Amino acid sequence: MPRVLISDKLSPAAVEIFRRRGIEVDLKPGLSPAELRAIIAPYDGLAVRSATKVTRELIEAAPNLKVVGRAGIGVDNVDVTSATAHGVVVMNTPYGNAITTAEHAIAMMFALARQIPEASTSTKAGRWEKNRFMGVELFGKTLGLIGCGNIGSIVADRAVGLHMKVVAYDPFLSERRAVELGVEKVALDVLLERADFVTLHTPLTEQTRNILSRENLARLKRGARVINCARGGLVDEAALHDALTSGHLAGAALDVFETEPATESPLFALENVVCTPHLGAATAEAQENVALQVADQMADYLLSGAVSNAINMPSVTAEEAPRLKPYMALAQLLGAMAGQLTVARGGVIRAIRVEYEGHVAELNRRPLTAAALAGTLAPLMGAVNMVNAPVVAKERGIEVAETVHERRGDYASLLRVTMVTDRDEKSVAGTLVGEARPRLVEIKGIAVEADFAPDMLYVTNQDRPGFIGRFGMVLANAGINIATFHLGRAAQGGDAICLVSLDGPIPESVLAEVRTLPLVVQATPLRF
Ligand SMILES: NC(=O)C1=CN([C@@H]2O[C@H](COP(=O)(O)OP(=O)(O)OC[C@H]3O[C@@H](n4cnc5c(N)ncnc54)[C@H](O)[C@@H]3O)[C@@H](O)[C@H]2O)C=CC1
Ligand SMILES: O=C(O)CCC(=O)C(=O)O
Repeated sequence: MPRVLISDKLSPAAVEIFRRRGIEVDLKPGLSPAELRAIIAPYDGLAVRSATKVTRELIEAAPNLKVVGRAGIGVDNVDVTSATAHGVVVMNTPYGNAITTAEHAIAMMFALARQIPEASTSTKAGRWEKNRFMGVELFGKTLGLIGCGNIGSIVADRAVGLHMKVVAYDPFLSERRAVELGVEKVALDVLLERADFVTLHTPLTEQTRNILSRENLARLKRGARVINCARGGLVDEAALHDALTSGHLAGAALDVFETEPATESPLFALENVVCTPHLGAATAEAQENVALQVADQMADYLLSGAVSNAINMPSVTAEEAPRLKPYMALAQLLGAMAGQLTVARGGVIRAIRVEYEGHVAELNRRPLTAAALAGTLAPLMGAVNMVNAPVVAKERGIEVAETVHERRGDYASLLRVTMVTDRDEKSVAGTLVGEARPRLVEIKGIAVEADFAPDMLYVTNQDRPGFIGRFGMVLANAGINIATFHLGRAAQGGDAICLVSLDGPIPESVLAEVRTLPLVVQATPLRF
């Protein structure tokens, strides 16, 4: 039974989902990094919100970890690079809290426009300062959206409903989508010149860090107001402070800060600054949504291999997963065979080709190619799986090619994996028997039919009489039982191959003896 640890405060709905789906779950919010590292080892899954920092150290202390689920959108508290390198899938819940966060941005805009927090404090203090709090209308004002993805689009929709004019800066926003949303796509400079309110809705990346820099804040209209419900670090806080105290900006509303928890900041002293403690996603509805979603996604992955909303792996839907699973096993086995043959031969890997023919070509091929890559690279590089295999191949400069053949051959589905080195090419092909059982059907273009077994021996020889008898005798004299025996040849008297499955690993001394037999070209033990 897979085990999941929930290390942040998640809605109880998550615990219920995990339990209902047959996953053992422990709820331990509030642990220190050291405490978490000390207990993480047995867990297959880790569900977090934003308090837990999923660092390289934590991932290294978690040998069983297969998936990290972030109940939320931003994954900046997860070291995705380390997770990928260790073959751990990282998932988020991209939509569950989007409406709630957009509503918070709109609420912040109203709070700023009408100085609601200050007015409330003053009124509760018994001061009836009717003349102090003169606001501005939102109607007819220009809202500048920096980032127009899920949340930005919802903010745009609500702002259009308020009869605001919305301009958006987002390099990935298409003109068509902008028209659909009723927003005008503009360059950042134009947005800064025109906006009465600016609201940020991008992730924090190298490109977006300090997107509202001192220089860009200075470009804003005098009297403009800034709202940040995305990430601290998008706005230069010191420059914002200066722009507010100089009177250049009329106000700012901040839900997120460069350093969190933000317990002190010069901005807190300013009347025209509204602050909330990273509450963008904090509604009962959003927290229930993200908890349910993350638990279901993690359970799907741990129980069936279905992948949704992964940051570092291609998606596999719950419907696809059962059909893909046996093909993934086939791809991984073919890759493992090609990889082991390549290791035996030596050489520098230049490319890995994965070819698809028949029904399998119509399936979601990205996870299949990833599984084939994992199979090929694992014998060479150790801890490689579907998650990190594409990255490992890229880092090693190995070209990965996927080919789909229109032709229909002898098999309803055929998958071929070829490894190209600076010395030669090694290809193996296989199919599924009964849509479920992986079967090898070709090695180096030579037809040979065999099931995969944990221990196999692959021999290439010259196709002349005498080999089979001598080979059988060497194994028999060593007390080694042959479970299955498969032969193939390119042409009469030409290159021949022999693949046997054994009941256990072949001892080195016996392998050495096989290699010295007349007609034998090469003998390679294989493990699956
Ligand atoms: N305050 C809170 O509690 C919450 C904050 N967030 C933050 O909101 C952010 C946005 O969330 P979503 O809209 O769901 O993400 P999203 O991925 O749907 O949208 C982000 C948009 O930013 C755009 N973008 C990327 N780089 C850009 C650049 N250099 N300049 C301008 N635009 C750029 C992208 O094209 C995309 O359209 C998240 O990354 C997260 O950091 C999300 C949920 C809750
Ligand atoms: O879980 C939270 O409260 C933070 C939400 C958030 O920032 C996100 O989903 O990116």
